[in-house]
Amino acid sequence: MGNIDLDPAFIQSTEHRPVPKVVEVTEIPVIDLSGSRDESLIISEIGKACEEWGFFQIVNHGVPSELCKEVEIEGKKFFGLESEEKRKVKRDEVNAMGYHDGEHTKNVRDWKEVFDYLVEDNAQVPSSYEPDDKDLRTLTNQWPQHSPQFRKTMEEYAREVEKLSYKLLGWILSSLGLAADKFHGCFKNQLSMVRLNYYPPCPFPDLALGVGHHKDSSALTVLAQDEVGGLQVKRKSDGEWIPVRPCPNAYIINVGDIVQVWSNDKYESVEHRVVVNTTKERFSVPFFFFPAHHVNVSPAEELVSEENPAKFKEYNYGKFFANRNRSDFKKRDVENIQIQHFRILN
Ligand SMILES: O=C(O)CCC(=O)C(=O)O
Ligand SMILES: [Fe+2]
Repeated sequence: MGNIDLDPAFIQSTEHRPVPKVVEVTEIPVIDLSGSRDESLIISEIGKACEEWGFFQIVNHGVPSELCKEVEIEGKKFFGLESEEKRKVKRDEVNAMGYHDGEHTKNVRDWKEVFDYLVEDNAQVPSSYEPDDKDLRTLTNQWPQHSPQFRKTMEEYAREVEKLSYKLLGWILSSLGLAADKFHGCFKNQLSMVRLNYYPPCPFPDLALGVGHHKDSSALTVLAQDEVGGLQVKRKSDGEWIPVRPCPNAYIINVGDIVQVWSNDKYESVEHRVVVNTTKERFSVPFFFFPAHHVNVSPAEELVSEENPAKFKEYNYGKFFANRNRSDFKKRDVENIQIQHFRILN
């Protein structure tokens, strides 16, 4: 990376390039989760934010800030290793976890390196996306050997952020009038994972993106970002790209595809992307709250009626996950990995 010529794999099509534009910037809502606040107020603020933005920030969330700092330090140390060292834990056909520097979003290469690990190691996934294939395979974490602290920190972090995710999901479901623990069981043997994202400075910030525009396939995502900035969210009211300003010790939460389906479209999984810059490296850590492979996702029956029929057909999350990680085509079939594929058209 960083050559004078940009590898065409990174070049966004004209319509997706970030253009500097003056828009009236509104901020995504910031919600204070302090235990002293009335829970029903928190629930109604979350509901409003999910409906209006699909995105919000949270403060006083209970994850220790020293632990978050430690994740950043250990993460940056890892990405600073020689390429050869990082490649020892490289993701491949067999192992979908670990280090990767060729991530693509919508067939365009992202200007970043990643390290992925599962919250529940050795999670089972379907071996293929073919509906009739019942075989399962095991996904196993790969840990770099340069420092024992790396694994310890990352595992501790995963447990904390998982706890927070259950709470957030409960509040989101309560805001829809559903039981807070309605989908709790879906996350036993979950496929949830933490991703460390490292975005090096980029000499071509007007042609390439750190992550191209996309929606998350999770139930929800809990994202930590450093002070550099670069995340942009597509504002629902007018489709403008709005920067999410870094806020110290806050998390950015977004509704993922699964909550969109469970809510029968009341809450939308909103598009977002990451722009890069010429001088600063950026570090971010999303936690994707993914259910277990056997979970079938469909709109909550309480939210479906004659006047408001189901907007989605049921889909199996494991097959969806396997399809996302298909290794039998270099360029991913974008259409296949969208929940739109399961939308009921009438
Ligand atoms: O780095 C970020 O701010 C967001 C990354 C992201 O959207 C993703 O990994 O899905
Ligand atoms: Fe994302």
